[in-house]
Amino acid sequence: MATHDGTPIASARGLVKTYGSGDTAVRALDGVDVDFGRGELTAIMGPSGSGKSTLMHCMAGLDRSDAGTVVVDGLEVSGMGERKLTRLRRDRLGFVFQAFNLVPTLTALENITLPLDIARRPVDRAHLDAVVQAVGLADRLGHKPTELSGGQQQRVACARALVSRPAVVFADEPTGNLDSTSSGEVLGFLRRSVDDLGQSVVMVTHDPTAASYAHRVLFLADGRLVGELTDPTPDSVLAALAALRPSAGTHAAPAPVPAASRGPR
Ligand SMILES: Nc1ncnc2c1ncn2[C@@H]1O[C@H](COP(=O)(O)OP(=O)(O)OP(=O)(O)O)[C@@H](O)[C@H]1O
Repeated sequence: MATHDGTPIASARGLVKTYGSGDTAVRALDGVDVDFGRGELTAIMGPSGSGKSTLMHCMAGLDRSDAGTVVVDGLEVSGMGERKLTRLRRDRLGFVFQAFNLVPTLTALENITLPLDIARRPVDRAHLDAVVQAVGLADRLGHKPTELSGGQQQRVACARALVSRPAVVFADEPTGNLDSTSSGEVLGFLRRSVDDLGQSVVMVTHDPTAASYAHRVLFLADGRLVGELTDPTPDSVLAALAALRPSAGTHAAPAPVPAASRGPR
């Protein structure tokens, strides 16, 4: 059901972001040009401090770049004022963070529909059912977050991000707090949301196995895009990351890695 019509769902051109000033200034993004595919799961990887979260936050209107343009779903995010940004995030974007950020007093179902309730938008029953089925929590919808495992809580958070049919879901280390079994469940769900529901997902991760669930992996180093892989495997991601280590030349692009068969699904 994914629509691969070739138009990116989100793009950045000439993105620059500097934190601080003078001697202590850090150039977190140093001229990034990037396209995120529509109906694709894209992973962003790179060493600690390479600018992954900054890139995601600038793309999602959570932070402002100093220069460059960001376009999401045909809208120029970089020129928006605060009110438009708030509306964009509420109406067009979904978010999943490392901490699940569920409301403890609400049930799983109430957490999932919360963004629609806040926006006073009607719940599309058929889509809600599809998301609940895909997330595999149909028998847990009446449970409160404390009655769910970490993996189940993150699947609720994923469903909450997807239920409003956002143009893009931005996921920042969505499996950072999970064991490998729960990680596999969450990643499998994110991937199915793309393959079966036509969602577009951008995910920051440190984990090569997590990245192998993506259609495409982008590599950042020192605030620059330095390489990419399509149809990654854990091994091909590890090899590309090894090529980014300082001993291999921090500024060099990773050696071309052949696209191999996909990672675990
Ligand atoms: N609010 C801030 N104030 C000052 N410096 C910041 C701020 N946010 C990020 N930085 C710096 O910008 C650079 C990029 O940070 P960013 O968090 O985007 O990297 P990252 O690749 O996501 O790192 P990690 O993998 O450790 O989460 C780092 O050097 C970081 O210290």
